[in-house]
Amino acid sequence: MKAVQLYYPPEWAHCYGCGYLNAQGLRIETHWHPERGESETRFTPKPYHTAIPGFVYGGLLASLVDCHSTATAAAAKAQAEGLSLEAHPLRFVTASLKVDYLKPTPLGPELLLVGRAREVKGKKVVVETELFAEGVLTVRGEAVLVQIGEGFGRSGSAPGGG
Ligand SMILES: CCCCC/C=C\C/C=C\C/C=C\C/C=C\CCCC(=O)SCCNC(=O)CCNC(=O)[C@H](O)C(C)(C)COP(=O)(O)OP(=O)(O)OC[C@H]1O[C@@H](n2cnc3c(N)ncnc32)[C@H](O)[C@@H]1OP(=O)(O)O
Repeated sequence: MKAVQLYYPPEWAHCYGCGYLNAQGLRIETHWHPERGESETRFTPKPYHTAIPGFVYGGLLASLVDCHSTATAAAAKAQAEGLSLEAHPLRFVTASLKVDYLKPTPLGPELLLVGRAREVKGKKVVVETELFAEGVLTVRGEAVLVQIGEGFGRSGSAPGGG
């Protein structure tokens, strides 16, 4: 299954968190499961992604939730509208991001993020994300994502235009 991010056209693929063209970035890959209406991203932090020894830096966790949410929004919107991302590479930016750190997240294991759209309305999608380390829920996120118009970032047009 092709990751949602790999459908982004090159001009939208420089993001530090999820751009496949950012060699220094996290380059997360999000997979959409239409039958469950859920997205999944797996990411293993590096040893230098440290808060205190043994635990993951919260800013990194917020970045993972952020970019996982933008991809979830694109996939959920595509499904809601019956569109294929291949033909319609939707792209969302983050308007609002809330992150609850429920427990310290251990540094070492692979992390699993699971997302679902709570609301798909016009150009706005609200996404909830849960982040698990070894099956334990450690972070919960909620994000409001707004779709950018086609051509955005290509011609310098205004946010939301299109
Ligand atoms: C760096 C991105 C900058 C933003 C866009 C610029 C360029 C885009 C070009 C290419 C993008 C390519 C790749 C993107 C890369 C990375 C993505 C990863 C995630 C990020 O790293 S991204 C960076 C951080 N991000 C920003 O830098 C956003 C700055 N911001 C804005 O550019 C505008 O603010 C925008 C577009 C968000 C909305 O502007 P707008 O005019 O289109 O929106 P509008 O007012 O029509 O609202 C529509 C519905 O969203 C609701 N809504 C709006 N804002 C809300 C808020 N804060 N809280 C709760 N709800 C909110 C309204 O309530 C309404 O909902 P309802 O319909 O229900 O009333």
